[in-house]
Amino acid sequence: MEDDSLDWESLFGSDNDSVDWNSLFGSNDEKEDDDRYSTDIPGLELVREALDHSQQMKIIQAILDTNTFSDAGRVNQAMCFGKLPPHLDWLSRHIKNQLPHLLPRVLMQREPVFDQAILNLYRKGEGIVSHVDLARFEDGVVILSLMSSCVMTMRPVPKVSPADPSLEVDILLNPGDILALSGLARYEWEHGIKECEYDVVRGERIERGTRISVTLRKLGTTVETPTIETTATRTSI
Ligand SMILES: O=C(O)CCC(=O)C(=O)O
Ligand SMILES: [Fe+2]
Repeated sequence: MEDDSLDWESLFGSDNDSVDWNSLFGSNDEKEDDDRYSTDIPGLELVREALDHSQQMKIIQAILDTNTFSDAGRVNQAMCFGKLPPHLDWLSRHIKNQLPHLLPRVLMQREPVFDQAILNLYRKGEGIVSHVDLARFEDGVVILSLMSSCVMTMRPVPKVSPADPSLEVDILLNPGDILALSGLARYEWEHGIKECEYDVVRGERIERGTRISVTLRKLGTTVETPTIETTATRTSI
């Protein structure tokens, strides 16, 4: 397995943080193994704290440094096509190297595994309409959550209207978690985030804050010229 620690240092500098992330957010070791949000949805994989605090903070810093959500805070979605910027390229390779079973082998062996990224910025209370990602993207959608928790609601693509809410499955996404959707979870289930200021999970109220997510995908066609597009009116794609 390729070691990506050297790349990390050359990208982001050495790892002697002055901030004590453990005292701020609790240590990874203290977290109990939590399978409360495991689901029976085929093709859905959730890796809790796939990135540690330091890695999360450095990705967030790179997103800020590259002015991804510029325009006085109006931009809430940015899309990269083609060669990914260094911090997202690092994330893509990190997933391939450290989480090789996150997606079916045939998808993980693609080269590159991902060539498209969406960054979404959610202010407190915002969400994204329930959707299936567009067919122009191949199978294998991977979502990294940063900064705030939120509940993502999965529901089977409705065969009749209106959709049956009793079939919905709520998944708590915490900062650093990585969610992967492939196969049925990608094509036969919708995913969305309801608009609300807090989520209730097992009777516990979990306040939402500003959240950033990074979604990595692979386009079905080759991208010759890398582009970045931003918008202030998030679409679900
Ligand atoms: O923000 C998220 O966690 C999901 C984003 C998403 O589904 C999309 O951009 O297609
Ligand atoms: Fe999506």
